[in-house]
Amino acid sequence: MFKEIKISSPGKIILCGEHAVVYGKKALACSVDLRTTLTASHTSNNFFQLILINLNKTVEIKKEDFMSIRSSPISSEPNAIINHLEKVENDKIVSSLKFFILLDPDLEWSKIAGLQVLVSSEIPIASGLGSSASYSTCLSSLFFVLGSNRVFSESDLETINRNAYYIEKFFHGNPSGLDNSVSTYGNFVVFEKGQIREKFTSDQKLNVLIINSQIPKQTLEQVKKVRSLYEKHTAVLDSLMNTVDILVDKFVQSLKEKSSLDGIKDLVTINQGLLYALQISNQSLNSIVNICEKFGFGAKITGAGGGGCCITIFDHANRLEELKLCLTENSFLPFETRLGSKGVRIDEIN
Ligand SMILES: Nc1ncnc2c1ncn2[C@@H]1O[C@H](COP(=O)(O)OP(=O)(O)OP(=O)(O)O)[C@@H](O)[C@H]1O
Ligand SMILES: C[C@@](O)(CCO)CC(=O)[O-]
Repeated sequence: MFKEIKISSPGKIILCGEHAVVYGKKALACSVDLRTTLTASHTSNNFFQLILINLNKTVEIKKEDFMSIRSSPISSEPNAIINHLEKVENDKIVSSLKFFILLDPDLEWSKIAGLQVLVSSEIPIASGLGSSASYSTCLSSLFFVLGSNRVFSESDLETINRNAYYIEKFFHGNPSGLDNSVSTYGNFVVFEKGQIREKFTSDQKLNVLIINSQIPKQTLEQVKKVRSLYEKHTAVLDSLMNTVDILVDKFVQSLKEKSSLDGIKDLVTINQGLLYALQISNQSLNSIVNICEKFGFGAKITGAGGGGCCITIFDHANRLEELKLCLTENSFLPFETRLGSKGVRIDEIN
């Protein structure tokens, strides 16, 4: 058993395929170089203490309460645990802990006096960059280590990803599973019909500027809005979604073949046109795209739209500082990061 363990996992952006993925088409997402870090250390105070720095929140469960949660007569089938906790527990963070307590009846809590778990993240929360998935993946990894009493390897990632997905259900109801998959495996992930279709890395050194509109994102609302448009104009939207599916293929091909950035920029601009047609843009997001275009960058919404972030991909810094300044002057928050960082990993153990 470790004295202290440090686990980290990345956030994500969707490069292409948001919304269309809800209709069974492909989506391409990628990890970004922003991570959540979880540090767990054994203590002797008989408490399980979870300190969430970004939320300014601490959750404490006494060891004896831990034991009594475990002895409640609930099946250890994950969906049964989720249904039970959704009825009896309002706090999603507490649910995320209780889920693991109930999931693994063999976990030897009696051997653990106390545990302090500190979570801090570079990923802005609720901006569509997968902060909840990254938290869920770190927590799932910690409980994997506690349950198996060993470090995890590549072949354990499937279990870690599956359990992270269950935690995501507390935060998102019925998520696609894309975010936790990117957080677990890192790099580029193509997702289709609820499953990972392909994972790959790219040698192309691409940078991305994420531009936060600072308008809270409204995933559920935007998904509903697209659904009602779809019901009114099904044939048109079917055709649009099929085009997005082809764009994802082109994107994947460009990344694998290290095509020129010009080609990728075209794909980004076409994708944004289609997202605009889905009516998920708004004045602020349009304004971000226009500012980027003014400085020669192609930009698109990433995620659900209606708020949240846009992205622009680049391989050179020409006019980047001017662009950042202009975005900031217009009350947007730009930050640079790299595409395709590693998935969940143990950074330190002793
Ligand atoms: N660093 C963190 N520490 C603890 N909890 C977190 C952290 N980040 C996210 N969460 C949990 O996830 C919730 C935010 O989830 P939300 O879906 O709104 O944002 P997101 O995951 O950034 O967005 P998206 O899933 O669209 O990418 C928070 O309210 C909190 O409960
Ligand atoms: C809009 C959407 O496609 C992406 C939200 O980040 C919704 C989803 O996939 O669940």
